[in-house]
Amino acid sequence: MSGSGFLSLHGVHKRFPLKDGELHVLEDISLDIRQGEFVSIVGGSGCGKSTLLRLLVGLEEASGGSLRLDGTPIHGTDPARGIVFQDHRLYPWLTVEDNVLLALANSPLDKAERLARVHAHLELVGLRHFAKAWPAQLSGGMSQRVAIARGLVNRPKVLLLDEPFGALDALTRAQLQDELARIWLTEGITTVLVTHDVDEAVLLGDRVVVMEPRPGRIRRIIPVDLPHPRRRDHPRLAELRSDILQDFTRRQAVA
Ligand SMILES: Nc1ncnc2c1ncn2[C@@H]1O[C@H](COP(=O)(O)OP(=O)(O)OP(=O)(O)O)[C@@H](O)[C@H]1O
Repeated sequence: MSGSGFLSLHGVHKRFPLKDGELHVLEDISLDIRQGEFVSIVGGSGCGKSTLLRLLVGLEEASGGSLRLDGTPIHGTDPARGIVFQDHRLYPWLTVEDNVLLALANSPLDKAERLARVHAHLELVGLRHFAKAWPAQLSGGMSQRVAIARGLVNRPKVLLLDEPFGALDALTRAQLQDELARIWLTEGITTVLVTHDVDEAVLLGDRVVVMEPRPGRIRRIIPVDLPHPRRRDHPRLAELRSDILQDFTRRQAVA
């Protein structure tokens, strides 16, 4: 496959060893994510969403199957895959600028180019004037913006987001969702978002992957057939949301 940012998962399994056997967390996950696509992953607690993302980041190795980026097997972390977690993980003893700069530690760019890159990405997330601020001076939403800048500063082919707005209040969360949609449209980067929030999943995703637990599998993949940027109050989003939530409710009733 040519191109840049094409993710391909084929027959992926993940088991964790236990004292008396093993925990089968992911079973037979196959999914192609095209270059520039935005895919949301939702599912109940424990169905393996974060594990799947950790496999894509390269923080865990699959027990079976293959994960590839542009045809190259994924093993270990790589600047081609940027990650943003729920907790911003900023170093409190470094300024905003230095926190983002740290992500370029292995970059071939010289110092001036690195700084220019950092400032461009702080601008992208609306924090141009906060380069010299300390993390303690930032709100939760601002800290997550820095984390997004840090996730993008290496110009990765893929951006992986694990509940990035999960700890934010509803208003900040909505603002950051709009920001993420804008950044994704500007950068055209392949994006995978793990979220508990079905509204967020349908608002942002080109497709929503619905997972089910024990072991974690793909239950359904739902295309969101609306152009971007989207209106939050679009009736089609409400329909899709209700369809996905009914699916969860039905499953819980039979579990
Ligand atoms: N390193 C590990 N060792 C053993 N078990 C693990 C490990 N990491 C995850 N698990 C188990 O794998 C299962 C799936 O966890 P995971 O965090 O991927 O689910 P999730 O769908 O992201 O859940 P949540 O929505 O609650 O964050 C859970 O039962 C978890 O306890």
